[in-house]
Amino acid sequence: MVLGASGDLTSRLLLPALAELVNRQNPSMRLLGSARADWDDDQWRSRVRKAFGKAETTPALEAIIRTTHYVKADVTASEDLDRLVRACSAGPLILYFAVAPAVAEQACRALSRIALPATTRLVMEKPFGSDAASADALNQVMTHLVPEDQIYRVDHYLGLSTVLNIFGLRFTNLMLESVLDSTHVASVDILLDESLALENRAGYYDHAGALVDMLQSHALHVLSLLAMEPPASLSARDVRDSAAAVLRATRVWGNDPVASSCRARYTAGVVGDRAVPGYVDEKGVDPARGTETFAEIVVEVNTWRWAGVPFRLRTGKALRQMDKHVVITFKGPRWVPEGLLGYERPDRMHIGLNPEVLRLDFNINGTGDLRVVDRVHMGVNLEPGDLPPYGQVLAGVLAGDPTLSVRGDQAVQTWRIVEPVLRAWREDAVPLQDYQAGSDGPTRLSVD
Ligand SMILES: O=C1O[C@H](COP(=O)(O)O)[C@@H](O)[C@H](O)[C@H]1O
Repeated sequence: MVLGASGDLTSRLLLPALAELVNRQNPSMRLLGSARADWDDDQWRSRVRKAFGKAETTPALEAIIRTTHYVKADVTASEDLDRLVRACSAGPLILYFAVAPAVAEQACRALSRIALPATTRLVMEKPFGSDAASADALNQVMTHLVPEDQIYRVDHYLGLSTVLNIFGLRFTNLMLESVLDSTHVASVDILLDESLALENRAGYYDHAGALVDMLQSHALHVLSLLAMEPPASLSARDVRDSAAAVLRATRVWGNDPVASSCRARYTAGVVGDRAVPGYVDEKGVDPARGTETFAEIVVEVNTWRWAGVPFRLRTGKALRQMDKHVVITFKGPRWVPEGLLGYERPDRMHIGLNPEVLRLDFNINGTGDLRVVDRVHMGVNLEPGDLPPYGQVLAGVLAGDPTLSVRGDQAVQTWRIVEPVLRAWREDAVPLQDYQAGSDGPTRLSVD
């Protein structure tokens, strides 16, 4: 049951991903859509067909289109929700909240006044809450409805094949396992640069800003996988326990949100061959809000493994090029034979999230030269996953496996980590800088 069936998320991401999932795994399911729009079944079916558009037409997809129904409802009203739930057949009911966070929260409160089938699963999009206290309060409301392992707090990064790769990379290679710690690593950068600008999303983005949109959720998720201790197994409990432990140990570098954060906003410029207006001139933006389109924070992970290693999280819109990757920069060698020159550049590992590449930068001798080293790069292009990221996440929801979704305590911790920065920015303790669209953004923060 998609609540918010008439919205952008449903047609742009959810339904196309569902189509891929159905074509690959053919899960047994029935689809229902609900929203306030005054649609009938035919209108909904043609929306579904259009959204399924890119996927190959198969009998399984045709069956879904033929049997899907639309129910007009106000998802914040208990009577309407009761009617919706009754419209569903036996079997686990999955309520997917494809609505604005505030509406999802009201819907959960309304759900607490009706009887839900015991097997109901709730799927909630990011951002989950607006700070640690509201995320905690929402957790309480939701866990009164269903047990925690039937709640899926999702976003598409959780299903990105390149993000999933971090498990294999970290936990199946002795060569890496033994060097991913503060003895060997100088710094870790998680860089989520976007060339896209606002894309008509002011209604959401102007309230969220870059920090909440990308760092509080996606970047901290990537950090939790990079920094977690090896879980005993890939069970939902073990993986999420390890991720939660890392988040609990993470805080703004030096507990100083002013020195450890940077915010900026793009001005008019050219990205590739596109002229981009300044952020404040984009449709629907309220310049008085002072929303940032670029955010950078440095955090520390205070564990045995990582204490003292800066983790830099950065994202920005309308930058020169889209490049989302992790860089692990290693410390210098313990000893270099006297007379060997040019070794000063540190070894680096790039884990591409998008584009999908993995690259090692290291030093070897220049051709036929005993004394001078050269820089070489060893790389591999990674195959994109079979399923689009949302498809991967949906597969977990349909299978009843919450491993790839965020647990309630993790959601609270991610807010706790960014809250000091949000507070410092609200108080204007950190200046809002400008950067030109199409540039590389402001200069990087340096921390001691
Ligand atoms: O969740 C979001 O992610 C996209 C970036 O996704 P990606 O797969 O292209 O890395 C971002 O543009 C958007 O603002 C944000 O809400």
